[in-house]
Amino acid sequence: MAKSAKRETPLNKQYNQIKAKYPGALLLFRVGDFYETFGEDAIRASKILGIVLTRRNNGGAHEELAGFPHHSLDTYLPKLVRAGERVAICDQLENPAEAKGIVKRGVTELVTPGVSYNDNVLDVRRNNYLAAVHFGKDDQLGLSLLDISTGEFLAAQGNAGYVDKMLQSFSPAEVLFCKKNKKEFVELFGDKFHTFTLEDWCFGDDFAFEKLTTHFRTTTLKGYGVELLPLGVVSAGVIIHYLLETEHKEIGHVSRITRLEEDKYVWLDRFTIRNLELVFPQQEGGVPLIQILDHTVTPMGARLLRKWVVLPLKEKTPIQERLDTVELLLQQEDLHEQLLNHLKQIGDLERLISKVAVRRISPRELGQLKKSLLQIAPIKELLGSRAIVPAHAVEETDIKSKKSSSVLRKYADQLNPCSFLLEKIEAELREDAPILSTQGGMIKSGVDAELDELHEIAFKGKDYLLKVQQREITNTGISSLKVAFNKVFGYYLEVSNAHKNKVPSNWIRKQTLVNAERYITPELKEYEEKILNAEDRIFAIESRIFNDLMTAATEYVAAIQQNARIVSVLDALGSFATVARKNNYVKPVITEGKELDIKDGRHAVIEQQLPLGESYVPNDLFLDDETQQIIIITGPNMAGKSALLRQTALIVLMAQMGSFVPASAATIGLVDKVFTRVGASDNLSRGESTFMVEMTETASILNNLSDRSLVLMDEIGRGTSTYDGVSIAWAIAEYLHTHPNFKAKTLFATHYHELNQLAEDFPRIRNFNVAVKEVDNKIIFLRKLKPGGSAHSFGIHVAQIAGMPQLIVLRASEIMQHLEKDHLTEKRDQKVKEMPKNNFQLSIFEPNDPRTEELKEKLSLIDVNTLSPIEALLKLNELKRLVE
Ligand SMILES: Nc1ncnc2c1ncn2[C@@H]1O[C@H](COP(=O)(O)OP(=O)(O)OP(=O)(O)O)[C@@H](O)[C@H]1O
Repeated sequence: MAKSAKRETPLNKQYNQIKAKYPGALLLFRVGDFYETFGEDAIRASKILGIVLTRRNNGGAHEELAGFPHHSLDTYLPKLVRAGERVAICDQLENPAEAKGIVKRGVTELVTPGVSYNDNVLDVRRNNYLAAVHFGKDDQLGLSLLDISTGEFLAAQGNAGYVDKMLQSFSPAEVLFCKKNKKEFVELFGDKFHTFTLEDWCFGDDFAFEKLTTHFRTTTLKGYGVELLPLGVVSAGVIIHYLLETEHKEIGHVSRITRLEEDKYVWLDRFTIRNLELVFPQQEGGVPLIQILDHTVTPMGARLLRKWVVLPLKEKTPIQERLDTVELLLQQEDLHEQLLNHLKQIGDLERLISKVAVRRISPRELGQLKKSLLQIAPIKELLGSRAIVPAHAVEETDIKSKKSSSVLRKYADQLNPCSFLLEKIEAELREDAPILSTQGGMIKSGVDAELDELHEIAFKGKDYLLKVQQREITNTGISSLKVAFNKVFGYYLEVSNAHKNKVPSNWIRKQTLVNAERYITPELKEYEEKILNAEDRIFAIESRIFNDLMTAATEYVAAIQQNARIVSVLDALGSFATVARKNNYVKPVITEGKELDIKDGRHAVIEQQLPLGESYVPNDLFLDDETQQIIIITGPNMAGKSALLRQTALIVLMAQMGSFVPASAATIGLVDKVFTRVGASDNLSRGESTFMVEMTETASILNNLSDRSLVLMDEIGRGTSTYDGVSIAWAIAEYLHTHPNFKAKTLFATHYHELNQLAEDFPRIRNFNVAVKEVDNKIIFLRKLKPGGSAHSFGIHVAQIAGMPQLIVLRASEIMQHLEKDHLTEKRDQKVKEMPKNNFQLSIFEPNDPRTEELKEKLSLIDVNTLSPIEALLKLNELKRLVE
């Protein structure tokens, strides 16, 4: 309400006070049955929600106003939050009927994009993270992530690259950081996030320690393994502070904080996450890997799988454990099927139990919790029974399944059927329990003697009223007489005007309508009181029993969270088994060695997208650190070089996620880092200063190598002129080969066939090409990787395919050959000057033809030194069109 209001009413005053407490938030102010918004808030709300904006006179000033009925909150709130609004919900804190003076109001929740329990805001298959970033000293940053809807709370610490990767992997819905770091944040992480800034004092060590220890009710954080992450701890403290500030005080389900261990997961630089399209497609309509791998049937499973995909493991044991279980499910199809049948009936256990912890679960949801929990015991039994390995298990396959069975036993052991809670809910909660806990109809009969008695009274009372109606119809002869109820008069007798004269004198007239009159009698009032009293008591008793049920469930928060974790793991592994069966994947052999040996590898995504009738051409690929560390792959555009690079990385990563892989066999020596660089023109659309970016990023790869790195270089250097490009690519390949400490396995796709020379000079560099066949001057793509380099000017081939006039193709070949003759000398300027005279007949113009001038001007503007072959071709084409 306008601050300029001259005569501030008590309601104005209350509104302004509350509004001032939540700067930047859109205030939904409960007035009667409506949530109202005023002024700027009203303008924004009406735009986002498409609701009517009205104006009213407020103490002499005009003010905008927009509102919606309170029961539509669940429909409108998500729309506001998704539009990036922070929404403060201000409720009436007392019953208006009992209020002395103005009704007490206060903000009961501040819903922000990153902090929400609302099912309409949340995506069931994705986590909704709130992140906090703390900028420390020495280029180190702290990061913490919380999904309040599931209770998952993580802390991490690292350099900007690491935090960027984590922000990309977890894609939080909202990011908090310190006001003073605004510029830095945007520079490092972009401006795509919904962000909120806090004051400097929230980012102190002591402040965080105090917030966290108070929340966890501990005196130290040692038990959580986060003591080595002081910056991560600061950001975690900021998150707890923010929750309290946004009125989220019931957060008991956030029961621990976990260290996101940098050294547990494969390091993927941000280009790799993007370029391999693990969870997001690069272009709209594209298919990310997750879409192929995700056949999960529970929300928890879907959320976990997403994490597994961006966080592949690098230790053998846990990977092997996942792979063995997938194998077991694949081999024992009936077990897999039975497991799936149970899993499918489990709802969002994780979010349901969080709602119990914050006491926001509805009666209907408690029923859903019960239904989900009912599946736990049978799953436990199923896994337990399969875990018993027959005594005659001596064959190798049996030994294998013995290993897996012990894994199943481990899962079975960790499941808690929560029988006591189940029995209690089963005994007390009605199957058709309603959504609201304020309406009654939640509790079964037989639970509480008084409740049953009251039900009886209420029921009988209503029955009695019907009898009164019948009796009075007979007594008065008014056939249309009826007993009805409204909030103002309670129960009454209604008589239409036609029968007014038949009304007995002892009835008391209460209301006159157009066609009828309404009366009450002492007898009606007596029953009314009985019924209403009974109903009030019923609601009170039902609420008490429901609350007790909720409290009983609270005791099981930890056990149910554990169940949810195991269920999500089983679901994710089951999903791997489903994909493996469906797409014919094979179990990879994971080794501590340095070999990467893939037989008939395929690209998991592209193979699913080929037009009907076409099949993906599989390829073998071998890399190690002794004989074949670097492969230079040449081949024309569209040959399939990028696909090969990506499929290799995908196979490695899928294996390390614990998934089977698209190949006929694969031995994967564990990889700990995957780097990708794609030549600048491939991501031109992002509008980055291409070549510079390309070079700084390449430099950062080279500075972060390890012995187990897998490096993908796709047309590196093509953002500059051919000569620079070749030289840079050459130098990079050489560096990777001769690095004193690390023999990073590298795939190098390039147009520059000059790089084939490297194989002659360096023992661990090998040339391969993606074969094409020329038939009748047309290129047929064979998609087969063959040993040896290729010596074509590929750009010119593509120009040919694209339908470029033959004359230009020939001329381009001529220029190319000339340039190639001596391309690595320092005399390149000289060479360009010595370019053989071209044979276009410029003299076709008349001396004064204006096109001669235009042609001259265009030619003089060309900087031959920086022209790539393709650009040269395009230029030539343009000039030729002018001539024609
Ligand atoms: N092994 C394969 N089997 C079938 N189709 C393939 C195969 N490899 C690639 N393709 C198809 O060919 C298309 C082009 O492949 P890709 O982008 O890898 O070529 P490229 O050599 O990297 O080309 P450029 O140099 O233009 O980037 C892919 O989109 C895919 O549809």
